[in-house]
Amino acid sequence: MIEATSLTKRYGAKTAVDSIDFAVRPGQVTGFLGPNGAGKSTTMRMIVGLDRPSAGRVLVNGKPYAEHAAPLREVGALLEAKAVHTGRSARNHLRSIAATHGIPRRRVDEVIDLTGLHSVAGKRVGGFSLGMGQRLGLAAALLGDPATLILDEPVNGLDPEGVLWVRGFVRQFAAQGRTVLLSSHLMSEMALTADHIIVLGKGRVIANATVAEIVGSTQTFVRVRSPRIDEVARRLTQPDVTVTSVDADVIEVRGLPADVIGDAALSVGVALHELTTVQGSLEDAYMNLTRDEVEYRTTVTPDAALAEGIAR
Ligand SMILES: Nc1ncnc2c1ncn2[C@@H]1O[C@H](COP(=O)(O)OP(=O)(O)OP(=O)(O)O)[C@@H](O)[C@H]1O
Repeated sequence: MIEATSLTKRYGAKTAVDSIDFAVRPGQVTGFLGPNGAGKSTTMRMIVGLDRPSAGRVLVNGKPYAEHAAPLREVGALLEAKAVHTGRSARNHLRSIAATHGIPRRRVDEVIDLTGLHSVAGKRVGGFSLGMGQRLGLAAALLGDPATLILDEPVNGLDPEGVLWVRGFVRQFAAQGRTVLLSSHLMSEMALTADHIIVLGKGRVIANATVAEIVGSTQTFVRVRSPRIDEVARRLTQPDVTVTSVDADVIEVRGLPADVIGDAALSVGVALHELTTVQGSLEDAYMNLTRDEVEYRTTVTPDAALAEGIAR
């Protein structure tokens, strides 16, 4: 369990984290989302005592991280995506961490097995691929058999097999009643991995809800395709219904269910070639939530940039 109360971090005049309150509960995977610069990494660093709050506090299993007698046994963290550049083997790297934290040697072999590193455990860490480096970081985070796991962008740079593996791993970890806080910019992956989502924007919490609630907040629409789409669109025009033309023969309808649209088309004798109810995705919901929260925004759309390039 992680509990933040009025948690604040200022760097000079910049408020990176602005008096936020949230709880990360055991038994589920909590996703931590937000645009670049929203304050996710700063918050994670404060949770594990790498940064001191300017005000407020954050507790892990009831105490500030630094006050735990054996913090590695409370929280495992993977905060840097970079591989560890060392001439040591993976096994020796993990053994050295274990030795300085009073963790028995046999636990090193357990985490090597858990993270699928056995075939490379004797190899030099400096030569590891990004994916192997991520697994090694996770192995180090698991050394103390912690009840809480904090992972900053754990699937960054991983191949599809690695992404799938991390997803399965954290879901299983949470299913054991443990706590997982995970950040990622990959919305489709987050939708599959997380149960609960906290969204930060410019240092504040802008959403804190289950994935189902967040996705459910996006509007469902119906995609309709017909060779006589204009006649269908005219038939549907009424207050509280929005009809958007997206192609010569396609409209998107908000405010009416698919069966009513199908009946309306039949009533004017028009054949439909497609009638699809489209549920908004986590990505749609996220884009809506963070529209006004992005710190670094590109003002030129890819299409406009491309057109300009062609014109030159
Ligand atoms: N050591 C620091 N000194 C000054 N400003 C900092 C420092 N660390 C972070 N910041 C600023 O605080 C804000 C929050 O940064 P943070 O790295 O926590 O965001 P983030 O949500 O993790 O972003 P990203 O998705 O890019 O990793 C940013 O504006 C950043 O520039």
